[in-house]
Amino acid sequence: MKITQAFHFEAAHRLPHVAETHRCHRLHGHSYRVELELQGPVDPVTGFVVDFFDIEAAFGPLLARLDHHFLNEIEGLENPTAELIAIWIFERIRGPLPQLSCVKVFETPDCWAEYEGA
Ligand SMILES: Nc1nc2c(c(=O)[nH]1)N=C([C@H](O)[C@H](O)COP(=O)(O)OP(=O)(O)OP(=O)(O)O)CN2
Ligand SMILES: [Zn+2]
Repeated sequence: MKITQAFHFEAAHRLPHVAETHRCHRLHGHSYRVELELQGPVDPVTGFVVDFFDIEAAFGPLLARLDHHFLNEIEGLENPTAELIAIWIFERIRGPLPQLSCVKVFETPDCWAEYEGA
């Protein structure tokens, strides 16, 4: 069984490794959406794979590090592309949520990166 919980954060960033003529080289912001997908058996008593409240509690501290921050200043996010944000989240949330199977990071409703741990 797969379950997914979505979160949102607002943040500024710039992409330092694209050409100066690329518009994303300049400081700008996004309303990001993050989806955490977890996979595992359904507990026969609770009926849960993992309680959504527990996912929220586990992701809360990371979300606080991202929300209303300048992503480039966060250690490990010096080049904050959607791809690298997805990896950054996956590597930090897999410990507290071992059933994690995929992290999706949406920069816009039409553009996202997804990471399954490899
Ligand atoms: N593979 C990737 N490509 C791009 C990334 C990325 O993370 N991975 N990021 C960007 C910029 O962050 C850029 O800001 C993307 O957002 P935006 O300019 O808003 O893109 P839109 O197509 O939605 O812009 P419109 O103004 O709506 O046309 C670029 N590439
Ligand atoms: Zn951007």
